[in-house]
Amino acid sequence: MHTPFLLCSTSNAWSTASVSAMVVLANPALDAIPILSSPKPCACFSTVPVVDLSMPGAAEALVRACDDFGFFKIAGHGIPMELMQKLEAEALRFFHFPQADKEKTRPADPFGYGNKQIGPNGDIGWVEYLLFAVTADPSAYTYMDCSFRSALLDFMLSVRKLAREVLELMAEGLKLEKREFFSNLVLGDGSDGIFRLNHYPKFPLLEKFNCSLTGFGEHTDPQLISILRSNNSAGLQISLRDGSWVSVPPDSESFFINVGDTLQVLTNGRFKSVRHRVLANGSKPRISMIYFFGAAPTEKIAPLEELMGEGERSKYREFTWSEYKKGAYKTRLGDYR
Ligand SMILES: C=C1C[C@]23C[C@@]1(O)CC[C@H]2[C@@]12CC[C@H](O)[C@@](C)(C(=O)O1)[C@H]2[C@@H]3C(=O)O
Ligand SMILES: O=C(O)CCC(=O)C(=O)O
Ligand SMILES: [Fe+2]
Repeated sequence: MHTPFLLCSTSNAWSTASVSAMVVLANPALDAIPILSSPKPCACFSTVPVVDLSMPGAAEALVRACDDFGFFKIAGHGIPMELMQKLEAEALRFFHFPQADKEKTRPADPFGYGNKQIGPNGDIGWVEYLLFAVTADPSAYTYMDCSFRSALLDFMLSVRKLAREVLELMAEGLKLEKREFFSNLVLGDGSDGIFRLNHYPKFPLLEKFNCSLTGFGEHTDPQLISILRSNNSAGLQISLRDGSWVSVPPDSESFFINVGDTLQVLTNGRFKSVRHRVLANGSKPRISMIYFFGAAPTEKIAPLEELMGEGERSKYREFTWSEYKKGAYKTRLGDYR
């Protein structure tokens, strides 16, 4: 199933056709967007597991959350709120530039500014974004002004430290011989980090029609883990093991961790990468910042023997991160890999 763009609740008096007309009139370029009716009302995931890094037992709690949901929230991370707010303010300043100016920066290919088009295969969402390759080469960020760049780099540095802590606790919880195994894999030289700023703008008309838009269609993240921080605007949903969707209450002071496909493979399917999506209700803009931690392109990814029980067979064949990423980027949101 491909990315639905406009989702309307059952109680909506508008027919799909008239809603479609509304969207098409608003923007003829969106003509070909598939429209799905009636997303089921979504329960609130009020029991999202919280791992407090400053508490004893964090390693075990973290592994339990990965087993149960492939998703959890981090508290007690020590990253100052000002750092997050600074980047949020800089990002909003950028996203409020005139459209023509934003488009002049650098079109997403995949890195740069993108608007509504996600990835290379025709997916569309109610989102604009900036996508960055994490690199020590400062020329990668030259289209941003100095204060934006410095807010971005400070934030990324803190999130890298957080990732190290989380990944080492995870290795400890899994009783890996080498506590640094995961952190070395995605924080070492040549590792493939991606950073993303997503802005889901307001769309006040939506409330009137009891509709929501697909901001970012359902998918799993291909990397090892992703670390996400958003403002206090709702929208993120995850899929539970029974296939039901739940809304994650936003929490601008915490970070959320997604288990990605690579970690699923390394644990031979014990941890499952979490399917997630963003539905925008249009009443309040959502802004999110996500760091995706990928291995170096030539790194071989296969189930870790020390995590396999006696007689347990490998569920995945070995591939390099570069091979997997290439394959993943041929898929569309909503596809199963
Ligand atoms: C539709 C797509 C967008 C994506 C590349 C892909 O073909 C499938 C994976 C998508 C994803 C999801 C997580 C990250 O946001 C992302 C940058 C990534 O590494 O994989 C995106 C890709 C993208 O936006 O280019
Ligand atoms: O913006 C969000 O909250 C999540 C976006 C996401 O899943 C992604 O960019 O991969
Ligand atoms: Fe994602």
